[in-house]
Amino acid sequence: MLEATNVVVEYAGRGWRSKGFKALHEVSFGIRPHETLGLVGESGSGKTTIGRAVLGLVPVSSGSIRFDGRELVGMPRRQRRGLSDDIQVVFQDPYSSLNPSMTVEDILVEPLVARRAGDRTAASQRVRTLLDQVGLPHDAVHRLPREFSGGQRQRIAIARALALRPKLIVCDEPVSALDLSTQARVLDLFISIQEETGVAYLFISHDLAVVRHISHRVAVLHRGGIVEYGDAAKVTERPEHPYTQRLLMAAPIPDPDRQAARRQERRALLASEAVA
Ligand SMILES: Nc1ncnc2c1ncn2[C@@H]1O[C@H](COP(=O)(O)OP(=O)(O)OP(=O)(O)O)[C@@H](O)[C@H]1O
Repeated sequence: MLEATNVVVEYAGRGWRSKGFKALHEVSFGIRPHETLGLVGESGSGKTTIGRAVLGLVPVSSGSIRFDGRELVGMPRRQRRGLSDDIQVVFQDPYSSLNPSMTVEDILVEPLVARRAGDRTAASQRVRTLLDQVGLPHDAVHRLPREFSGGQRQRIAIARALALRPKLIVCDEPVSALDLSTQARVLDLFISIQEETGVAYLFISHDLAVVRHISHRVAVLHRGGIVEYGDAAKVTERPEHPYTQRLLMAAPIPDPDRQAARRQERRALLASEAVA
């Protein structure tokens, strides 16, 4: 569905880097429908830059990004805007990514109305379906973002991203600002939404344990280049590149049986709890 080939991104020089800076060096990867590609690497490795390149938020100097057969690099802005129904984003910080003066209903209705996806009644019905999907109660519609916890706010951001039934969501460190138990619930929510809707994720995280939990395939980014790429279990349990091995040492692998049992427990918890 998404095919990135030899993507190069160069930022213009600023401050101490007056010369300009190549943040991505010929990066190639693909994402299939219904799949999660995890993108892992330490701070500054270029993860967010990849997400921004896919979203059309940074100019790509060379290379190609094809989505559903269409070339995104160099696509005119107006055409690109039409694609935003298909590619959505969830950011790291649920505190700054939601408009504090809008109710949850307005936040969720906005993308529907902007795309004229039915009338206001149909939009309100869709809002309730979205709240069900992310495990929030219907009475959330009248409340403001500040009345919710970090995990709940991230659920609102996920519902907003789902509103137009995208094919791909770029998730940029979406659980990094949450405490550990909320992280686990929100990760499992991402998984169950994917099972239900078939949406694909480009899932960006500095945390190998998080990426391992959610991804089908993993790309490891180091200094703007992909050093290892493949099946998630293989990359995260038997990495070949010394950089991935170092990342792995910082995040030891839990026993796989215990991990599976914990996943089951989390699913049961998610099913029994409406709200994080
Ligand atoms: N607008 C910009 N102008 C110049 N350099 C930038 C810009 N944005 C990012 N960079 C540089 O590009 C490199 C990659 O940044 P990026 O944010 O993609 O990394 P990251 O892996 O997402 O890091 P983090 O996890 O800290 O967000 C970094 O060295 C960063 O300083």
